[in-house]
Amino acid sequence: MTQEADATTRYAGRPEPALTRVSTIDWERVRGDLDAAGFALLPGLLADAECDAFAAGYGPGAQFRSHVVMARHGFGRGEYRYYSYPLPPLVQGLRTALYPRLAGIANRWNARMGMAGVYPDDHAAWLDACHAAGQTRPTPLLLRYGEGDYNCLHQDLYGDLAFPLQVAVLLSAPGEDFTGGEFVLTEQRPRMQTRVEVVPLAKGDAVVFAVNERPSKGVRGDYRVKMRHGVSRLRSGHRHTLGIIFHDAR
Ligand SMILES: O=C(O)CCC(=O)C(=O)O
Ligand SMILES: [Fe+2]
Repeated sequence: MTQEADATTRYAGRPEPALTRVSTIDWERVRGDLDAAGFALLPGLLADAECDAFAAGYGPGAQFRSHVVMARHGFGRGEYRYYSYPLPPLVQGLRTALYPRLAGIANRWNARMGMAGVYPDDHAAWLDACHAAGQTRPTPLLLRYGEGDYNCLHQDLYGDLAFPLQVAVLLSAPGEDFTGGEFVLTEQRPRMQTRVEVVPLAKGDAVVFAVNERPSKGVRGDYRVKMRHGVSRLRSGHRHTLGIIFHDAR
C-alpha cells in the first residue's frame, strides 16, 4: 500500500488525530467570521497526502452508496459520490470532532432567528434524531470536476432536519491541478438583490458555511439571509472536493 493510499485508513479506531487538528483551530475567529459573513476558512485542515488519498479513492466501489452525474439532474456538470456507512475513519473523525464546535454557533443562530430546535452537543445524538425522523443515509461526499464542469448554486437539504452549517475541503491545488473552478457563495437578503462571494481556497483548506439561512445584524435587529453555494466553471484540469454535511438524508 502506498503512503497516499494509506492516508484515509491511517486513523482507523483512533479519533485523536482529527480531534487534535480541530482543537488547534481558532474557534473564536471562526465564530466571528461566520457571524459577519456566513462562512469561515479552516486553513490546512487536511495534509497534501490526505487530499491525494481521498481524490484517488474516487470511483466505483462499496465505500460509496450512490453516484450522481450532475448534468442528468440539471445540477451542473461533473459528478459526485456519497459515502456509505461506515465512513472512512478520517471523515468520521472530522464529522464527529467538528460538530460540537459548530453546534454552539448553530444554536445561537437559531435563537437569533427565532427558530425552534436545539442541536445536541454530540454528533451521535443529532444523528439519532435524524435517523428517528427517517433520515438514515449518510451525506458526506466526494465531488469530481473536469474541464468545463461546474456546480450550480444549491443548498444541501435532505429532509426536514438540517444542521445549519457544513464544511467543504478542497482536495486539489488551484493553478496547478486546475484553473477556474472557484467556490462561490451567494446571499439573498430580504427585498434586496443577491450578493456573491468568491472563497479563496488552497489545497487542503476547508470552508465552513451556512447551509440555508443565517442571521444578519440590521438596524432594526436580526434578519434572515438565505445562502447558496456552488462552483464556477473549470477552465482546465481536474478538481476534487470532500463535503462534510452533518445531517443525514431521507
Ligand atoms: O466542489 C465544491 O467546492 C462544492 C462542494 C459542495 O457543493 C458541497 O460540499 O456541498
Ligand atoms: Fe453542496
